[in-house]
Amino acid sequence: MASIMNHNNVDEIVNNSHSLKLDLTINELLGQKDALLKLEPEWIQKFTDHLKTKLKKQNEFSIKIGYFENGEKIGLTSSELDNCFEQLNEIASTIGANLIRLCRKQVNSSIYYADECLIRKQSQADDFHEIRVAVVGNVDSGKSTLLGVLTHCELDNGRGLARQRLFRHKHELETGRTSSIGNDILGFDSSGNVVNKPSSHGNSQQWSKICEESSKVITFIDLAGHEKYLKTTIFGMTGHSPDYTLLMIGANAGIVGMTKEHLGVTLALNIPVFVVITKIDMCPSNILQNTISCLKKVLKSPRLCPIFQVSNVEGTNLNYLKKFLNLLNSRAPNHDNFLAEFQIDEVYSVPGVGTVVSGISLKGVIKTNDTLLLGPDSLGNFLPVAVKSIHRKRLPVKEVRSGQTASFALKKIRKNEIRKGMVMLCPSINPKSYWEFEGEILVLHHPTTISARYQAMVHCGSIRQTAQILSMSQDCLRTGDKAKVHFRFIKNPEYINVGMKLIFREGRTKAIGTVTKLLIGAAPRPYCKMKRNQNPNPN
Ligand SMILES: Nc1nc2c(ncn2[C@@H]2O[C@H](COP(=O)(O)OP(=O)(O)OP(=O)(O)O)[C@@H](O)[C@H]2O)c(=O)[nH]1
Repeated sequence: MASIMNHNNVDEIVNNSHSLKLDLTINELLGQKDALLKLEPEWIQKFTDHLKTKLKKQNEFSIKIGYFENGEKIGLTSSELDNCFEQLNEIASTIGANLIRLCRKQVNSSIYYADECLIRKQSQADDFHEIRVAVVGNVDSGKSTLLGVLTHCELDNGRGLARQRLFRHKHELETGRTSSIGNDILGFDSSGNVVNKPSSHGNSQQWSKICEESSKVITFIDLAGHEKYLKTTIFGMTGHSPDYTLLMIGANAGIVGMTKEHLGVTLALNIPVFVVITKIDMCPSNILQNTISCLKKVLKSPRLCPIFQVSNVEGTNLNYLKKFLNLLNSRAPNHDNFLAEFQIDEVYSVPGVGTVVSGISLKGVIKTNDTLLLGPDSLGNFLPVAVKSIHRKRLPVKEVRSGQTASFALKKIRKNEIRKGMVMLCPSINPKSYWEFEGEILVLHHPTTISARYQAMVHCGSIRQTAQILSMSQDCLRTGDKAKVHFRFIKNPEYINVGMKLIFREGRTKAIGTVTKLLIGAAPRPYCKMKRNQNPNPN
């Protein structure tokens, strides 16, 4: 069931957040009313020890103050609760954490109250918790505008003022249309306050400063809404590993154009989604209600999906959206103890610095001066490269850990030797590259039938390459069919792993699936330009 979050529904936000799993031991301590009213040194010591242990494992978690086990006298008076909150916050600050009040509840219309709070670790100046949110939705739904409003802290004028700060290309400024993948960041400090400040000089608000002051940084991956940029949008969803998708819908326009397409890709990749309906200031209420009921029909999944209704012009409900964003947590598992694996999604040549690659660290910890294997090249080989320096969101750092995005300046390598989809790996991995693999796929849409020799674009992590179907577990595939398919890349061998999700797409044809088998020993052959439907492997 989809749930609507547009009013004072902080409870729902709190109850549905990924980060908010209550710790039983701490909850037990906080369930002793007499102890809470008179905090004794022994109790404080126990509480501090539990906090320390818990904060070693995670950056934040929730606690409840005023919910007591015996149920006799639930809650504290407002002043008792204030006093208790202050003291617990002081205790948290002695071990480098902050207490953030999420909501205060009145108990049974009595004089008693209870608080739901978050304990968040303060981070070091060069460290912060990173969450990636892909922003999708039809053209003109207000994606760039909302991001401009959130990250630059100034409302829009309804005529494209806020989005001006985000556009990257001259043609985007002229047409008002996003064409490439853009990033913007929203920082929250350890007390849950927004770190970003209004800036008169557009996009130049310093990322490094925001990161330095933040405990949590939300990176918005702003993706194009127009159909002709769908390839780039899918690359953003597969290659940039978003933790969540923000699906934007214009209240007046409703579920139109690419909305369902974007939602389909999100669900195919198993990325949790939340919805923001914009432009409620200019939408008659019957149309808004119609948009919401259509949305509920489309979202008929058993998963809970928060829906916010906002105005970027009047600022309505943006505070709830910010509160929600502040509670999001990364979904990436901690793989710091594995051998390093870094996936490249962009390559630059920076004057005075040299070749720079950006992407996401999937496993391990990478430090400056580490030597990694870069590849595969067109022959499937991996070459050693040394990391000269590392940036996270333009902030110089000494290391990058699993789940984090980063840019590396590399020593002695030219830009044209690197392509998107390559990886940098710890040399002990002894990596192999593959021309062929087997995948299990489900055809979401195809106008006729897919048969062997069909070619389409495979998106898999940051890999984006045409592949041909060599054989399938059935003769032909129609919309809705599932099959085991043997694929072959047509241009380069790639570094792939079993279990990786893939999207196979050409025009309106779309299939999703998973890599199930890497086919070792398939002889790599030089890339020769093939006509469509010409079988490169007649055997
Ligand atoms: N009245 C009103 N106008 C809005 C609101 N949000 C966005 N707009 C306007 O809607 C227009 C389109 O917004 P954009 O942010 O460019 O839309 P987009 O989804 O990023 O479009 P693409 O980049 O082409 O995918 C702009 O003129 C905004 O000023 C809102 O909440 N209320």
